[in-house]
Formats: sequence, structure tokens, C-alpha cells
Amino acid sequence: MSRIPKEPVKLVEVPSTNKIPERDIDKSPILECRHLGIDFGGLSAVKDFNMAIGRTEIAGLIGPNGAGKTTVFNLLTKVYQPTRGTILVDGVDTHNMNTVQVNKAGIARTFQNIRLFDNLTVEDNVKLGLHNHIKYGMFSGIFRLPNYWKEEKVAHDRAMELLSIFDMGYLAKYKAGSLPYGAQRRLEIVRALATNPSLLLLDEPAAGMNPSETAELMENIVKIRDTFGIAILLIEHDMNLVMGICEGIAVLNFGQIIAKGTPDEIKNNPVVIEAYLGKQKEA
Ligand SMILES: Nc1ncnc2c1ncn2[C@@H]1O[C@H](COP(=O)(O)OP(=O)(O)OP(=O)(O)O)[C@@H](O)[C@H]1O
Repeated sequence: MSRIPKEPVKLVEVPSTNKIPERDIDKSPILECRHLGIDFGGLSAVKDFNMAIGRTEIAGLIGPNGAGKTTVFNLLTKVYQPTRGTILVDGVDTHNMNTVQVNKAGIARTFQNIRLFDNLTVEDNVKLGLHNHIKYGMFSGIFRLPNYWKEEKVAHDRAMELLSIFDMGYLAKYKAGSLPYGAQRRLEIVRALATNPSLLLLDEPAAGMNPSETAELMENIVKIRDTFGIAILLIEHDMNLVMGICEGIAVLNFGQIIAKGTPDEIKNNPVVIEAYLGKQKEA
């Protein structure tokens, strides 16, 4: 978590929804946030957050440190319950859902700080993501009945298929904690994909990666979207990544969206430049 912002934000008019990419325009959005907000004591960490994401869109959520980006992810995944507003996932209001139910409804995420089970193998970490889809009961599991082995084979095959997205199949039997940093970040994405999401939230996926790892990650994010036909919303400080692959971008500052648009619109928006660089002193 980051420092508390000190200055009030300059308010600007913004449209209530993103511009959804053309190929998604005739379908309902996969995610819609309406007037979403959360207060922590006296601090409104997120205020009047409105956003729509197309079914196969790669969207970005950017903003200075402490702007409220991770808090938005925590609201979408119900780590936090919103103080105000509505979240619709595939048209369904998540008001009464908890984190597990929201995952089943179609939202999966990765975290800013890697959260793998270090002592489990790479394959087992992926299988944990598959547990929503494994059908054997506790009895079959304890006594290793035929149904257990059948489902285990299905889970193994699916885990290996998912690992192959990042060419990580050869690492399946290694402990997750023994992988290099970049591979651990990739494994987190694979595990999230194992839950079969329709919207994947990536919290700073390129953090700590070197430029060649980041370039590969960019290709892989696009590949995931194309292969699975899902939407991806990412928080990222690496502007090359954001501007390179996001179709729609929302900029958050002091908990509020200050601009939305395509990468070109965002790059040239004076309000965004000011939020990142501070107001230029007049000569
Ligand atoms: N559980 C909480 N209790 C109190 N304040 C919180 C809590 N969670 C977040 N905040 C505050 O909300 C604000 C937004 O934090 P958040 O972590 O969402 O920012 P961020 O944009 O993700 O920052 P960064 O880019 O540095 O990760 C910060 O001022 C933070 O201190």
C-alpha cells in the first residue's frame, strides 16, 4: 500500500463508460462499474468509478502511486465490499458475492506481490486454480477411487496445456518457490487462467521484469486474449507495455478517474501529464 495523497484532485468531465473496441461494441460489456466507491475512515480511496470493458478488450488502469488502482481490483474481486456503487460481471450484479463466488462468476486475478504456494510444485499450483472444475468428491479423493484418478488425469492434462502457453511444461515438477522471479510471475498468470475466467485482472505483471522479459510478456498477454477470447484489465507502471497493448486506458488519480481513452488520447492528455509530472510552473 502506498502513501496517502496530499493534494485534492482537479475534476474534469469524463464519459461514464470506456470506448469499447469495435469488435466488442455489439455485445454487452464483460465488466461494468457504476459509481463505484469505497471509504476507509475519512479517506475516499475510490470515488465515482465508472468503467466498461469489452468482452475481448485489453484495458489498462494507470495512475500515480497511491491513486487507488489496487483498491479497484480489491473491489472487483470482493476483497473489499464497496461502500457505494454497482459491479456487473457479464451483466450479473456481484453485490452479494464473496471472493470465491466472484471468481466463479468469471473474474480471476494476479497480485502485485507474488502469491504462490512455494513448497508445492508448479503443476500443483496450477491444479489449485482448477479446483472449481474438478468433480470427484472427498470420499473418492481419500480412498483414491477410479473417479479420482480419472479427474486427476483431466487436471494434469489441463495444467500441462495451460503451462504450455508460457512454454513452462518442463518446469511442472519443480517447486514454485525455486523458479526465477519472471517465471513465478508467469505461473501466477497461468494459475489465474486455470480458474477459467472471462476477465483476467493483472496487477503490475511486468514489475521486476527486465526489458526482454517485459517484451515477451506483452506478446503473451495478447496471445492469452486471442487464445482464450477473454478480456484483460491490467494495472501497470511500465508505459511501454500499457501503450503497446491496451486498447482502452483509464487514468486514476486520488481515487478518481481523470481521463479515459485510447493510448494516443491518454498520452497527449494534459490532465494526465500533469497528474504524472506535476503542474509546470509558469515562467
Ligand atoms: N485497507 C485499507 N485501509 C486504509 N487505507 C487503505 C486501504 N487500502 C488502501 N488504502 C489507501 O487507499 C489509497 C489507494 O491505495 P492503492 O494501494 O489502491 O493505490 P495504488 O494506485 O494501487 O498504488 P501503487 O501504484 O503504489 O500500488 C492509499 O492512500 C492507501 O493508503
